[in-house]
Amino acid sequence: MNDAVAIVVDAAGQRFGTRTIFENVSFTVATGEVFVVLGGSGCGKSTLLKQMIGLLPPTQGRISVRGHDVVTEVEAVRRDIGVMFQSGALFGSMTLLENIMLPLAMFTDLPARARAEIARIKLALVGLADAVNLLPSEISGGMAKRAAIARALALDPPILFLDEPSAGLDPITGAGLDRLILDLRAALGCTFVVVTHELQSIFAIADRCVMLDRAAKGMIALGVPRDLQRTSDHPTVRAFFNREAES
Ligand SMILES: Nc1ncnc2c1ncn2[C@@H]1O[C@H](COP(=O)(O)OP(=O)(O)OP(=O)(O)O)[C@@H](O)[C@H]1O
Repeated sequence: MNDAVAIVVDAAGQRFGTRTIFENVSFTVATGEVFVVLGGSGCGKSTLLKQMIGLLPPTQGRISVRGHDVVTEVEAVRRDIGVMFQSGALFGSMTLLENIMLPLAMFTDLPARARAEIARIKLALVGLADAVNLLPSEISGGMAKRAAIARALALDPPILFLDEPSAGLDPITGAGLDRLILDLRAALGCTFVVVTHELQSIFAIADRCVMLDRAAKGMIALGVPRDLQRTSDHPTVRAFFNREAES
């Protein structure tokens, strides 16, 4: 395994029945990188994310995570990743501490006291040290996203996948989450794959990004966001990155 490479997506494609969502999507994600997947509604961002975490076998091509094939070595892949889904739902009847302890109870043999201590550390890492005993109904949307990230971090995965972390949040709260992603990368050295179409967020966090497009049924850009903004010849890419001027 090449330690510098976290994920390889090699000519991945997805069909549902006779309908092609995308094909020939290829990129690598470097270890420690914040890599953003972006594109308009319905272009296949969530589908690609599901492929990368081993939930949906690509109908074409291959994807590997830290050298493990997402189809044939799915258990190894699962051990290396933490995921925050778009819904990010916490269990409503459990405190934040209990929510974060849950994956530790499911996947480790640690005694309850150790599970609680680890859950406390994870909640402190995302800025929720004072909220450990609150229920999900007692916290804000931004806090719920932070708690969902803490839960994804529970088992110390080297790679985190976040599906639209800022969705439904006001811009200031969203910017706080962007800072959290960068702080976590600095503190833990994790690799992040983030699905988002928030332009401010992309410029704030992405080392590189891939842009999918529904009409093209595939990728139309790959690179550093500021470079794509300046140099892309593709009208959809230019239009997307130059929305900034309007906002
Ligand atoms: N299991 C499935 N069976 C059939 N079609 C599906 C399935 N999952 C997704 N699709 C279709 O694939 C396309 C891409 O969906 P996907 O959710 O990946 O898009 P997206 O880029 O994440 O969109 P959004 O930004 O709106 O969340 C959509 O047209 C969707 O209806």
